[in-house]
Amino acid sequence: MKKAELTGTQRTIKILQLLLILVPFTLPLWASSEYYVHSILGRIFIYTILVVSLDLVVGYIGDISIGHAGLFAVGAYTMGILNSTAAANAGSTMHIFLEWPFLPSLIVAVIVTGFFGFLLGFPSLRTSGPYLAVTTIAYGLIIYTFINEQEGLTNGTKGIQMAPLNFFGIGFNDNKFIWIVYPFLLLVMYFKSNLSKSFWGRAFEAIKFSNIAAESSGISKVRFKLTAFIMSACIAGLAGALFTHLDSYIAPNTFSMDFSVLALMALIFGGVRSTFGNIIGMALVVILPDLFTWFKDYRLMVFGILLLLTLFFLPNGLAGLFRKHFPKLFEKPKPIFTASDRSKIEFKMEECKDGHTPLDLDQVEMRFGGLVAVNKLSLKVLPGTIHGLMGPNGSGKSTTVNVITGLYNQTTGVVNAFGKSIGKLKPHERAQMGIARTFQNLQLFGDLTVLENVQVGLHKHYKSSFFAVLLGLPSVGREEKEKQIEAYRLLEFVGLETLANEQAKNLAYGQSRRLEIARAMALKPKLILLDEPAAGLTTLEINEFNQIILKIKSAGIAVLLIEHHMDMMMKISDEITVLDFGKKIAEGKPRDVQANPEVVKAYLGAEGAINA
Ligand SMILES: Nc1ncnc2c1ncn2[C@@H]1O[C@H](COP(=O)(O)OP(=O)(O)OP(=O)(O)O)[C@@H](O)[C@H]1O
Repeated sequence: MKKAELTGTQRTIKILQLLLILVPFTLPLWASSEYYVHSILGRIFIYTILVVSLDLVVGYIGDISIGHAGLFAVGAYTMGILNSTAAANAGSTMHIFLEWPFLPSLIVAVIVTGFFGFLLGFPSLRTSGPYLAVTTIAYGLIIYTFINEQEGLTNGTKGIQMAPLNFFGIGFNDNKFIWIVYPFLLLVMYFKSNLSKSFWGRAFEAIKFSNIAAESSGISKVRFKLTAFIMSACIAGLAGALFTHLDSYIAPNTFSMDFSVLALMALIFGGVRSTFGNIIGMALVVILPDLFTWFKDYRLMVFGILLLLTLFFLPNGLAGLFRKHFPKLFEKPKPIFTASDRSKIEFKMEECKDGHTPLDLDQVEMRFGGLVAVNKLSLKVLPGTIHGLMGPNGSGKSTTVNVITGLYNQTTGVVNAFGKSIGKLKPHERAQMGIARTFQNLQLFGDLTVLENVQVGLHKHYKSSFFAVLLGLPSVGREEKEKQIEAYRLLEFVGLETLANEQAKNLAYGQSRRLEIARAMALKPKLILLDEPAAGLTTLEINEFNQIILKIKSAGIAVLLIEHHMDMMMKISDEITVLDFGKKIAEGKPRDVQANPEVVKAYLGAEGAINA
């Protein structure tokens, strides 16, 4: 697969970007102002690392954290306790001075903060929105109070004085501090960029858009959310640890809630999920009070006003504004697939050949309080067949799908898939064993492209390790290209290949429905549950859908099809089960079911009849 050739302008932009990246390395050699280089630029770099860490949680996972000042403090104080010296803190109330060297202290500070991030991640599994935001505030306050009160460990309000930073006899407390901080900022940005372009980044975004759809694509919400929080905390801890040597002094008042709010404002002001936004947002937050000294006392108020204006007029922050006016600067290369690329990779389905029944429900009951939504339902779906599930509105069809996929746990009865009872498995585990689904109410990942949506479905087939992804190893790039082609082949399967690079939110309704099928097929399922895939489609589109579903069947996959369109059901189903008030009232071949008086009664009243 080849990438789009860079135009002359794009090449010039790349060279300028590279030069710009290199400039800060030269500053300690020629810049004379210690205030602007060491103090201001050093601060911007360190705080930007913190904003990058916040972006992982807010921009990618979609959770709000107002507790990151707490994580920053954990990094700073771990560094302070491990790295500071008794001599630098003569007369303080601190008891413990380990006097470790800089680098081991930094590594331990990162690890310790990662552990705190793990603890902060737990509430995010249960709550979201304002409740989670309040939880993170409480978390920040607990840490703030702890460092304030634990005088023996932290020297309380008087703070910790750091010994000068020296390597091989060279001091780094002047402009040379940039040589310590800047490489870490670049490293963190490199990691974040690699992660965001990979299946990990897509998994984060999938969780943000729809937990349910992400889990149904085999993505574990618990694993990915906790990883995002741990990683975010490690980066915040790194920023905190570096911060201790910026002014060679730390005290609790730096880590108050104001600081969390400022970091969040910088992130939103600059624009989430944008390296440029992270830098520019934090740079303005640091520089503005300095340019306008009168502004210092009012900074939270002014930033508050700026934030409101940003939310109203620039929902994607300054980065969004720049992206709109200078698209060439931000353009990502779009994958282009040549015929020869496509011919190299085939998308192979995994047939259900082990002799087990793909789906076997045994006396399954699902109650919601007093309401029996599914009543003692037994049903089998065989390999390479289409099993229709019909019933009037509210008869329990979607609930059945939700029970099979693990979104609901059945009250009684047994759900077997491929010869195993799966009642205790989580939704993503069921997806990983080959049960795919589509949704009655579309659950696409709107900001991702059509191709990326299908790549989310391919998630479980990625083999690269987390660290290989972070480091951007060549094998990761090769795997990504392979998967892009597999996703493209699936788009060909549903007739959406020409829209591969379009954002999913821009698709027409019928196209979105097809994309859901392509994403579900990307799991290489042995059983696929289609919940009203033809709802809202035209007759022509329904006929095209029939062909797609028949092709899925001919690949040996078991299909459970829920539909209200009788024509479609009668034409393509091998077997049909009819529900009414959660209870099975008929089962058999389409013609027999159609003529069944109970079915006729359930649908149209005793006098009616169902027209095929
Ligand atoms: N999470 C829930 N909590 C309480 N009741 C629920 C829940 N989910 C479904 N129900 C109820 O269970 C019954 C069956 O709903 P379900 O959505 O499964 O029906 P359906 O056959 O899929 O209907 P439709 O064709 O309109 O989609 C309905 O009475 C519904 O209100």
